[in-house]
Amino acid sequence: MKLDPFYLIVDRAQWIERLVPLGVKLVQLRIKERSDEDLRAEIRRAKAVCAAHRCQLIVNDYWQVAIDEACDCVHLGQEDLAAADLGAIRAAGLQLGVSTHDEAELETALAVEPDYVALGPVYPTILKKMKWAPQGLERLSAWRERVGTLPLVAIGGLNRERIDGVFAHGADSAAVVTDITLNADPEARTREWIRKTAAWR
Ligand SMILES: Cc1ncc(COP(=O)(O)OP(=O)(O)O)c(N)n1
Ligand SMILES: Cc1nc(C(=O)O)sc1CCOP(=O)(O)O
Ligand SMILES: [Mg+2]
Repeated sequence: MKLDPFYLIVDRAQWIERLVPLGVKLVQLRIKERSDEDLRAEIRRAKAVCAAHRCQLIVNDYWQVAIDEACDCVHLGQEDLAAADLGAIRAAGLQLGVSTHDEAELETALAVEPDYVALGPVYPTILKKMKWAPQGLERLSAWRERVGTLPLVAIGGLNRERIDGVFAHGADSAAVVTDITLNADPEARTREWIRKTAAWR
């Protein structure tokens, strides 16, 4: 799986409609606590925009809905993975990304032969409470060694000043939420991310 170096993560299709037309090529729809009906409607909207702009859409958590809605890729954390039907995911032809936060989780992730592995939080994040201390860049280099040629995503506390560092330490893609969604000018910051990640595209 080839991942764009700029991996945008958002919590609603409206963000995708707003930012993907600017040139984003990889986006995750990370929706929490919405009804099944809303979730499906959001995925359909996101799919339409992504198809129109040749952007890869990754659905977080909801693998069954992703299958039903004929999506291409899901992202699962370790708890999601434990509850998921991997056979069904593979039979539907979905690609699979898996979160990791420590060695044991990396072993679990590698055992399911994912299409990419994410390591986080590389830096402190304000998006969600994490039970892991920030991993740091050296840990990212260690993960690079461990995953071989498998695409590696860095996530957690990334901002424009931290982009070069994660690529220098082995990441293939840098995932970001709040540096864009909480920015006073999300469009301008998105363009900046596209520009700053161009060297790894
Ligand atoms: C690219 C990427 N990496 C990690 C995560 C986190 O997944 P998870 O641990 O399942 O936590 P939630 O995002 O579901 O709260 C992710 N979503 N994307
Ligand atoms: C959703 C998520 N998962 C993480 C992990 O480490 O698995 S860190 C994270 C939050 C990323 O948001 P921001 O770019 O605003 O820090
Ligand atoms: Mg999850």
